Amino acid sequence: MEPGDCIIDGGNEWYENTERRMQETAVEVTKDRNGTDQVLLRNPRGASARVSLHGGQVLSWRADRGEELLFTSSKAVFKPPYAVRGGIPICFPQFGQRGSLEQHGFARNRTWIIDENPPPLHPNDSDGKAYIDLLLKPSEDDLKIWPHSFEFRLRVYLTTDGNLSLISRIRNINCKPFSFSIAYHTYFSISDISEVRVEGLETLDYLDNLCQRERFTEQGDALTFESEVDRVYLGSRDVIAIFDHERKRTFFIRKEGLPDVGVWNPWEKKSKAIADFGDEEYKQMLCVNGAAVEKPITLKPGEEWTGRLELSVVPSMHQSTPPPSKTIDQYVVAPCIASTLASKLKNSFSSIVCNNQSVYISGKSRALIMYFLPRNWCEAMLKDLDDGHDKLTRKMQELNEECPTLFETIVDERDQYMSSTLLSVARKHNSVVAVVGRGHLPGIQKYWKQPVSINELMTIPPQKPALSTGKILASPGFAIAGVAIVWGIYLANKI
Ligand SMILES: O=P(O)(O)OC[C@H]1O[C@H](O)[C@H](O)[C@@H](O)[C@@H]1O
Repeated sequence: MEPGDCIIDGGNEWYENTERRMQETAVEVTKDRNGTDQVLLRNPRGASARVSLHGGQVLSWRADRGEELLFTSSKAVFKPPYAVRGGIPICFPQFGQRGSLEQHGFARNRTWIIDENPPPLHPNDSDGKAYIDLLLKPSEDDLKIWPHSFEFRLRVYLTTDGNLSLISRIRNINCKPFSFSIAYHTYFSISDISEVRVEGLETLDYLDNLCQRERFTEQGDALTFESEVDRVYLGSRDVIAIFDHERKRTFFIRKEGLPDVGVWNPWEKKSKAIADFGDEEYKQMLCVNGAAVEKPITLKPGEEWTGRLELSVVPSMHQSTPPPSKTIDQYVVAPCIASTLASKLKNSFSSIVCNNQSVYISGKSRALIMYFLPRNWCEAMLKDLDDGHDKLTRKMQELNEECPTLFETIVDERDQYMSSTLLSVARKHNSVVAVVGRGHLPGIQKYWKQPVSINELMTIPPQKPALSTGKILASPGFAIAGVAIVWGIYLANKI
């Protein structure tokens, strides 16, 4: 093969392997250098997260391409009892110094245990196998400084999309009420603090820790950074975005039960005063913390509170707000976002990355099809098809007429599968950007309005003797179907 050639592998085998690999490697418990247990979560696409039982602190979150998304200081001290400078320390039952306890409460400095038998959560809170349930209960010493019996259950969960989700359940197992504050003190890794803006906090009131928690109102613009910031924004909406212009990626923070948002960057002078933080590292981090701070949460005896935080990352799009949801009329395709979109939509698509291109194949095939398209040949055919969608549609119709079984297998069934899975993704998320081969658009649009029997679709029927794999490979329609799929790559390259 030559650089630029494509391999496309469409078949049921891919799904079975994915499932098996996911079960085998999703959760692994290891020890760090100090002998502290840590849990590695992996999803089949290569995303991972690492959680230490010290503090229940997430120390790493990597997207499928392996890039680290959380900041950890080069001067971080990985030695209990102190929390590591980076990742996601959990501030509980106090935030900052708003109370009699040590700064940010004790939870981040305690050893958590793995909760082998947690009370069930909603099925949406674990769509794959890559999750771990942790538990913190107060020790005798904790009860002396904070006399409230509680169970703090934390599920850390890496979704099949590679998003990092933290679900906290705090239960009062005492006989009198108590109140607490909580914050997921998330250190995001950024290119440069001067290249970043935060959206979703405009016009909100905030308490400024740099001015004795005086209350101010944020102006209409997105937040940018030119000096030290230490604030708690009050009553924010449930989605906040951090745009990193230089690295061309955007973090989305989705939260439930966490009305406030802490924003912290120590800037130059304060950085020098923090022992476990590099002098210049303030440039590469920004803390944006889903939190409940201003109005502490009160639990009566036996009551439980649940808070959720979900972090996702996408390559930056030009618009600041995600496109409107639950529609397939709009498609956004850009080369830089192709592979990450594959990971965002991986429930709906299998993706194979070849020569830095992502190819999306979905649904079942009646036969395993693997073929190679030499670059010149591919380019010539694409050129031939380049004069418009109509010609592609005509070719697809020809394929349908000449080889209906092949058309059904590699076009129609995939259209049904993509339409149905995209629809289910669209029901769960505010916005969905789908990248699909152009040849699949009419079919997806057709099935969008029709019920698709997904179980039937996923059952492998007996192979039809009329069209063997050999015949498929020899068929004139084969090349056309190949081009229809490669067309998706071509479009992604062109735009
Ligand atoms: O150094 P730490 O205890 O981890 O706290 C780090 C920072 O956390 C929060 O963002 C507080 O608002 C800041 O005032 C504090 O400096």
